[in-house]
This record gives sequence, structure tokens and C-alpha cells, in this order.
Amino acid sequence: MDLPIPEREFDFVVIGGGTAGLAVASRLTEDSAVHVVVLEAGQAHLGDPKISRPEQVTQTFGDPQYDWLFKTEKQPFSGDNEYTWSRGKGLGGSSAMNYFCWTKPPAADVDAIEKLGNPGWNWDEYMKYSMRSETFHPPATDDPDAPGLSFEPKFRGKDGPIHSSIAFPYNDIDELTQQTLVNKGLRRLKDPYGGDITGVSTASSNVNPSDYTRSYAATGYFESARDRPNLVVLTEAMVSRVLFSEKTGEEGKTATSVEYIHEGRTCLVHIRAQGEVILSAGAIQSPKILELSGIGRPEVLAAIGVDMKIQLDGVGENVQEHTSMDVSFELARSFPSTAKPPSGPGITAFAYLPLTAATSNASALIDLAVEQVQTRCLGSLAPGLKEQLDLQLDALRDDTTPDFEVVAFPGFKSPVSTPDPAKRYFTMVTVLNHPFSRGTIHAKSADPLDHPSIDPRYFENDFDLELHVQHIKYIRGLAATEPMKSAIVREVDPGPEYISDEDIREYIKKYHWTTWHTIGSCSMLPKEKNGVVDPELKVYGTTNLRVVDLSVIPLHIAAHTQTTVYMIAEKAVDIIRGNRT
Ligand SMILES: Cc1cc2nc3c(=O)[nH]c(=O)nc-3n(C[C@H](O)[C@H](O)[C@H](O)COP(=O)(O)OP(=O)(O)OC[C@H]3O[C@@H](n4cnc5c(N)ncnc54)[C@H](O)[C@@H]3O)c2cc1C
Repeated sequence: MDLPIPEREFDFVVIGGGTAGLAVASRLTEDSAVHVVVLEAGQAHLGDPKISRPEQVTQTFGDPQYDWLFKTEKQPFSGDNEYTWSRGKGLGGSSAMNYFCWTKPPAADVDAIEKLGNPGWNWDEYMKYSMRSETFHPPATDDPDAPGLSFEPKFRGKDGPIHSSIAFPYNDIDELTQQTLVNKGLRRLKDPYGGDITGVSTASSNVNPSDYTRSYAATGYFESARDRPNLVVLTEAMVSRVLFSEKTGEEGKTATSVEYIHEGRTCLVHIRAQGEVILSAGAIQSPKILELSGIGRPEVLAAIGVDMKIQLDGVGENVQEHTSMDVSFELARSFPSTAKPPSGPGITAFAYLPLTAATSNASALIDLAVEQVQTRCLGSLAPGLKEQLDLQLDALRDDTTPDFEVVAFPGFKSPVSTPDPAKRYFTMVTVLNHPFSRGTIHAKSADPLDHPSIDPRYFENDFDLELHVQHIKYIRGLAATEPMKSAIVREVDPGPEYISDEDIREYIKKYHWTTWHTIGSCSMLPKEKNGVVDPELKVYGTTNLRVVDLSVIPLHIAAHTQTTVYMIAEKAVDIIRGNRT
């Protein structure tokens, strides 16, 4: 590592040594004849306790050595506020700073990706490849059905590089939440990893129980591959663009080299004949690198002064992000809690529910969503967006597909009030899983060091805000349900000043936050539907440039996203190997 690499040729140049990038590089170099270089903009950080120790989970946030610290544009439909979007910088990328939640989407969400024109991207394939990435460590227990400890072996990976476990003890806030949700009509799931997540469940974590450390792309995939002579990993190498041959063949343009900045010098690395570039810079920077390479929308390239090589109108479009809200409560002194503030992230109790379970008003709300979609259709919907929104409407109508997520956090979490150290609190976190709004991420200039312009267009489709209002009301309904009702003294934030829908809306605009799950900026869709990559993850109009990271997911899923990224990487490697034989 950290070798200044001479201008030599490789079979694969991987841009970004993050979650997907290291997984792909490690798998490809299992074949000793295949030579791979990974160019990562950040530092290695290997063995750094701020990354490896679960109890230090937020220590990397806001530190530019570890965190890209992106800022969104001002959001006109969200009070003109700007929002900070953290992303991991260094080996392992965002898997080095995430919150350890190991979750998987419902089968229906993955099958929807196939329905959008992507054969082979369905739930069966998801299971096959995601299990390949995981080794699950069952809990040591005499009672396999004990709350928080139940699991189904057939849904869990047995010999993959990433270790998962039930690392954070199930505590009485988890039980309080889960029992209240059950009393509100949800069912308890034995194991939410088999494609049915609707109900109450306990999530695993990507913590290796053998030494209680973070299991992530750098430890899981890279450590076992790092001594291979056919793998070179260069850190602090900021890729600026991909260069193509002058001639365009029948199948498109061929990438010949990748340009990057290392120690203040601009350098090139070359690609062998039959070789490929794998773009794994994440959903925020992969579209920027395509644009700096001359691939994208004509008006974006013209504005930054980059000559167009391939017109692809979908680059940096169709951006979707999960938004999240906190509702915090003060616990009654009588609540017999042994729960201490979590020694790690401590997030284990999850629930996913359909809109129909969240409110008795669901059918009127669905009519409102249909009307909003139809109103927008009268205007100018981007190509392919109608199909996506129709699938979202179908999912809203379906009682078995979840639309929103509830997470119990056994501590105080709110940007508004200051907690009293003499009191105890817990927080219910809600997540909007399938936003209707669509945003953009585009290069702001031709300077590779400039952050891109990030415009998620939060709440441009007002229905997203309406759903968040329903979430807060649902949580208030939980607070009025036993056993939670007797366990709390008061709701702290938003609190009693925010009762009317209008007031709740204003509160949400000020205090919602990102869950760092951006998708869609290099969507896998048919080209005429604003696709950037085909189902083999190849960029349209190129012969040997693939995008392998979260940016390719075209429609959002009800899950935290790391398992999906490992799945994409594992499947990409099979596709690549299949093409080379
Ligand atoms: C704070 C936070 C908490 C999260 N919590 C969870 C969680 O609890 N559970 C969960 O499932 N998911 C969580 N996620 C999301 C999950 O971690 C990400 O979706 C996933 O890791 C993204 O993988 P990726 O490969 O697409 O991108 P990344 O892992 O971000 O990799 C991109 C890599 O490319 C590098 N790079 C970018 N530009 C360049 C360039 N020009 N040249 C060279 N290198 C470049 C970056 O430095 C980075 O290493 C969280 C994310 C964050 C940020």
C-alpha cells in the first residue's frame, strides 16, 4: 500500500476503496492472473480505534480525515435549510463510519428493481449474493426463541468476509418498544432477513464477536487480500477522470486510463486490453467523476466546460434519500429500566409497517398520493419516472409492503432540547423508506477537488412531508399505548407546542436528518428511461466502464444500505468473471 505506482497497466482500475470498491478488488484478485489497482482518495486508517471500536462510533463524524462532510444546496421545500451529509473517506469508505445496523430490504422492493427493466436483479439473486458476503455468528443462548435472540439459519450467511452478530444487548427499551408495537397490532418476526420484514424485529450488527470490533470492507475483504502481489492499493489518490480512446467502436467508447492526483501530482494509470474501470466512488462522487470524464447531460457538461464524450441524461439524476425524524421521551422513574446509555450504537429494535397499519386514514392519503403523482404527470416527469412512481403507489396500496420504519434508540436524541443528566430518556426514530421526491447530484466545476452540488429536493413532492407527519402521529399513538404509556412522563421533542399538522410540518422541515442512504445517481435502468448503467452495471456507450456502488439502485428500498452494497459488489464480480471466460 501507499506505493507511488509507476504508469503501468492493470486489468482493473477500481476508483474508490470504499465498501463496494474493496469488495470487488478483493474478489477479483482471488485469481492470481488478474491485476488490480485501487485508487482511494482518503487514508488507510487500518486498525484505527475510532473506526474499529463500536463505542466510538461517532468519533469520525465531522473530522475531514475520515468524513467528506458534504453540504446540500439550500432546500426550497424544506425551509431553505442546508443539510450536512457525512460519507466515509478512506479504506472501507462509509462502511468505516456507519452505525452497524445490518438490515435487508423486503423481497418486494428488490423485485421492483427487476420490474424496472433489470433482469436478474430480484430477491432470489439478492439472497444468493448477500449471503456470500456474510458470516453470521449465532447468539450463545439456551433459548433460541428468547426476545431479541431468535434467528433463522437459512437466511444467514455462513462463510462470507463480513461478520455479523447480535452484538448489542437487547434491553428493556427494546422490549418496551416491541411490546407496544405488538399491542398496536404488529407481529413479531422470528428473523427479518428472508424478504419479509413487515413487523417487529431485532437487527443484527456488523460487529465481529470474537474481538468486538467493526467488521467492514477493510477488515472483511481487504485484510485477507492485501498481501497478494496482484493487488495494489494506493491511498490519498484522488481520481479526477476516466480517459477514453479516440476511436469509438461499434459497442461504444473504451476507457484506456484513469487520471488521479497524488501528492500534488497529476498521474495516470493505464488499462490493459480487455481490462476495465470499476467506478465505486459512492452515490455522491461517482456521477461527478462520470461528468468530469465527459459523460452526462449536455447542459451540465457545458456549464463546467467539459467536452461531451457520451450524452447520458440520467447521470446525477433520480437521486433518492431516506429522511428521518426523532421523537424523544422522558422515562418515568417507576420504569424498572436497567438500560444504560448504550455503550455502542445500541440500535437493535426495528419495526417496518405499511401505511395501512400506521393510520386509519390510509386510503384518503393514498388518494392524495395518486393525485400528486397525476398532477406532476401533467407537467414534465423525467423519462422513466412514471413507472417508478406507479410501483411506489402499488406498494402503498399493498398491506404487506412496508412504507415506514421505526427504530428504538435507548437514549436521548434530539437537536432541540438539552437532556437533564438526572433523568432518563429514550427516542423513537422514524425513517421515510420510499420518498416520492427526486433530486440531483452534479459536478459544480471541472476541478476534481470541488464537492459536487447536492440537491435532494427534499419534500418537493409534498406527500413525503405528509408521510412524515403521519409518522410522528403514529409514534404519539404508541406513547398512548401500554406498556409505553405508563413508562413515560412526557414527550420532550417535538413536544406539546407542535400539535397541528401545520406545526408538525414546520418542525419536520427544521429538524429532519439524513440516514446517509443516497441512491439513484447512476441508476440501473434502460437508457431511454434515464438509465446510466445496464443490468451488467456497464455505463451505456462504453465497452469497459462499470459503476459498482449504491448509486446504481434506481428505486429506494426499506433497509439500511450496506448489505445491499456488498450484494451489488458480489454480483458484479460474478458478472465480470462470466464476461471474461
Ligand atoms: C454516517 C453513516 C452511517 C451509516 N449507517 C449505516 C448503518 O448503520 N447500516 C447500514 O446498512 N448502512 C449505513 N450507512 C450506509 C452505508 O454505509 C453505505 O450505503 C455504504 O457503505 C455505501 O457504499 P459505497 O461503496 O456505495 O460507497 P462508500 O463506501 O462511501 O465508498 C466510496 C469510496 O470512494 C472514495 N472516493 C470518492 N471519490 C473518490 C475519488 N474521486 N477518487 C478516489 N476515491 C474516491 C471514498 O473516499 C470512499 O472510500 C451509513 C452511512 C453513513 C455515512
